[in-house]
Amino acid sequence: MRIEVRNLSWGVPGKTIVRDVSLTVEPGETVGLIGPNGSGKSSLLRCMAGLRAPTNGEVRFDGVEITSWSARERARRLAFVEQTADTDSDLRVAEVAMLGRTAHRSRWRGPDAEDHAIVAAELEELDLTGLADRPWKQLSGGERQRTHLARALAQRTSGLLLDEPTNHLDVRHQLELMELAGRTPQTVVVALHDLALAARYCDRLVLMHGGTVVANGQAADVLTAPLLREVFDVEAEIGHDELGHLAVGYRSPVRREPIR
Ligand SMILES: Nc1ncnc2c1ncn2[C@@H]1O[C@H](COP(=O)(O)OP(=O)(O)OP(=O)(O)O)[C@@H](O)[C@H]1O
Repeated sequence: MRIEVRNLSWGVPGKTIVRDVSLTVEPGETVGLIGPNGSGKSSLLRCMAGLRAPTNGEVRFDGVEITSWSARERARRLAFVEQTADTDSDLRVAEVAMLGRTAHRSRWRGPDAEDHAIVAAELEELDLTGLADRPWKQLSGGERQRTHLARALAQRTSGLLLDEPTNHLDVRHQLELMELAGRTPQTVVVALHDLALAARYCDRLVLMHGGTVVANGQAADVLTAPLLREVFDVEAEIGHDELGHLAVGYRSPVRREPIR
């Protein structure tokens, strides 16, 4: 799926939060959305998912404006895992993942063998098979995050939006998730705070600052010391680790005037 964002702005009365963003994500591409707290990443993702109506501009999937579909039709094309994804606390892990199949069946039909097979496959992919019957309320933060990812993958969409999907995950699960995001044929947009992880697994990085896109390109072109100083207020050193992956070292925050 090609995702196109054209001149998109969104805000609340008196405040523009996303400002004139244009962005194209090619079919199968994995794009990392990076930027400081409050730069507009989640707001942009919510607009791209059709959960926020832009005040200006539009979002298109494969050339079709997303407002021409119902929420159910959109859910067959695009899955979204929000930063603070929560769920009905009485459900078990496999039942949460099964929610991903909702848009694919009629309201009156229960899950069939194919739905169960898909959910089992995605639980396996997310290392959750042993937790399938565990109640949601007993899960750790990382297990909840992986369960929501399994739900999104069970949706079997051609587009996937992920808002900080690794923030609760241990190192192994972070690497596994990002490898999955990189190798899936799905078109993926993933908001990340870990710049080295973003550089390693994303085909391209989009850097946001103050609600707008300030850089869009290969990791080596986006993660530069001057840009990181300007946008994140840090002195960074960009190099490569022993495995050849781009590495970002931080000296210290740029000095500010002391606060009295
Ligand atoms: N409904 C809203 N009403 C008022 N302000 C909002 C609303 N939604 C978001 N904001 C503000 O818009 C700005 C951008 O928020 P957003 O969550 O998109 O940033 P972000 O880049 O995802 O941040 P983070 O890295 O902290 O998750 C923030 O200052 C936030 O407080």
